[in-house]
Amino acid sequence: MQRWIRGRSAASAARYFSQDTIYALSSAEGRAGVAVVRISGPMADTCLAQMTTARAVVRNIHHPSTKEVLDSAMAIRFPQPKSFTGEDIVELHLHGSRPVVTGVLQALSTIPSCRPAEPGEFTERAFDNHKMDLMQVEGLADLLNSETEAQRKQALHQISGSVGQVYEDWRLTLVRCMAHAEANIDFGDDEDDVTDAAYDAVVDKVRELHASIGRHLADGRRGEILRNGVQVAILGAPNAGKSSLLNVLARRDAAIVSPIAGTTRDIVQVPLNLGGYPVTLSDTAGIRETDDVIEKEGVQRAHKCRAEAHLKILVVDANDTLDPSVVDLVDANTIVVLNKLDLAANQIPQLALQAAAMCPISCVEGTGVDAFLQTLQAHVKNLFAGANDDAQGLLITRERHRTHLQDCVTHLKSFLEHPYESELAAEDLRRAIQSIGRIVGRIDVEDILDVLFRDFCIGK
Ligand SMILES: Nc1nc2c(ncn2[C@@H]2O[C@H](COP(=O)(O)OP(=O)(O)OP(=O)(O)O)[C@@H](O)[C@H]2O)c(=O)[nH]1
Ligand SMILES: [K+]
Ligand SMILES: [Mg+2]
Repeated sequence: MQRWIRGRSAASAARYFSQDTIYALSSAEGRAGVAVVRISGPMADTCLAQMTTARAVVRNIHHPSTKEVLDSAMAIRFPQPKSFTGEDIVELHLHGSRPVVTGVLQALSTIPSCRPAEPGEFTERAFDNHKMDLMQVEGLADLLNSETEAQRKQALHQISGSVGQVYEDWRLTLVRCMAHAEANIDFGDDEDDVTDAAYDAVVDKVRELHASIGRHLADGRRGEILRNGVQVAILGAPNAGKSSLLNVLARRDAAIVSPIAGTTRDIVQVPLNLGGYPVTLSDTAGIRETDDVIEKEGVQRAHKCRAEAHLKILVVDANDTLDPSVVDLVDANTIVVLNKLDLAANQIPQLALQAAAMCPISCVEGTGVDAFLQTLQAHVKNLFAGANDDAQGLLITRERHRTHLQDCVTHLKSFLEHPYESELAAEDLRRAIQSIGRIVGRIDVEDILDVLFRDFCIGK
């Protein structure tokens, strides 16, 4: 298949036919124990033959024309079609020094029709050769960006193809249903055909699928939250110790702490890994009535942050009387932290709040911090409870998937409103099929890939 490589200007595009053999450093830049140079394409084996002599796995790599020895390396062949890209692949495991890698890459550039790979181009070839569907490519992007264990697990699950398989099964079911609906258009002039039992079964099938996808959508957005991180807002009255708490959890002076009420105005964010789950902590301005325009803006931002948070921490000075406006902030997703325990005269005040938990601590002395962290971690984990309830552990990881699934449900609903009006019914199913096809990348795939590969590094 000759196809322009995406994003190329017309002038330079001629060099970028996909029958080129591409190469790149696939391991991290810079000094390392081993550097892996990956070569993919029809010339991969030729490259190896031109740059080595011996048959052994470990061999000298030399320049194809000058014959200068560049390194002693391990060479591994992955013949097509079972390789990552579906093409012949050769991997050279070199000594990880910059001059070695540069020398080998330069030597490869002298072999005809070999050129450096573009970012994500190996993956792009894997996609083109049907080695991966769009969801798997997205999963790989997620894996490369993952920062915690739970994110890695979710990404690997998507790469495994099992999620895409469920969508593909749904799509094929709908394709079969549509074939029935279309048969009704062609032959369904007399009443008997239209209402035959086989078609009733099709309608039942669509009703079933409509319910399944609806259940799938009601996942509390757990997959998306895991991918993007759990948003935790630290809220409270001025001087309660919100910034102090942020700093204790971050183990660094991320936010300014001072005895002046109204110190924090901007949202200060710190990423945390809590038991494998990604969390973003947001410190906010102390909530109070104020005439200071800047502080007012800070308070507004605090309210916005609270509205967007998945979990909230309300910091209360254990020695203050509770402000009613602060009490209003507490709900079942709020953990109340009673701070400045070191100043409280030996007794923890009992607050009648409908909070998820109550944790007495002292940010200055560090007492109660570990217990609070455990409570917070348990509540974060709880957000994902039941994530593996359904057989496939199927979670929606991107807004894009959700939008197309919602479209699909809309078309199925429309179908179910007039299943026996053949033409309308067939059209509804056709649209439902298209919506699912968009998720796995059967249509409109180029734009999505363009955006995705922008996040990939060269060599992947
Ligand atoms: N004794 C004692 N003082 C504390 C404790 N935590 C915070 N403080 C002090 O309380 C004051 C206010 O702390 P901050 O962390 O700035 O409070 P804040 O809630 O972020 O305040 P604003 O940003 O102004 O809303 C500072 O002087 C802190 O040193 C504590 O556990 N014990
Ligand atoms: K303060
Ligand atoms: Mg503060």
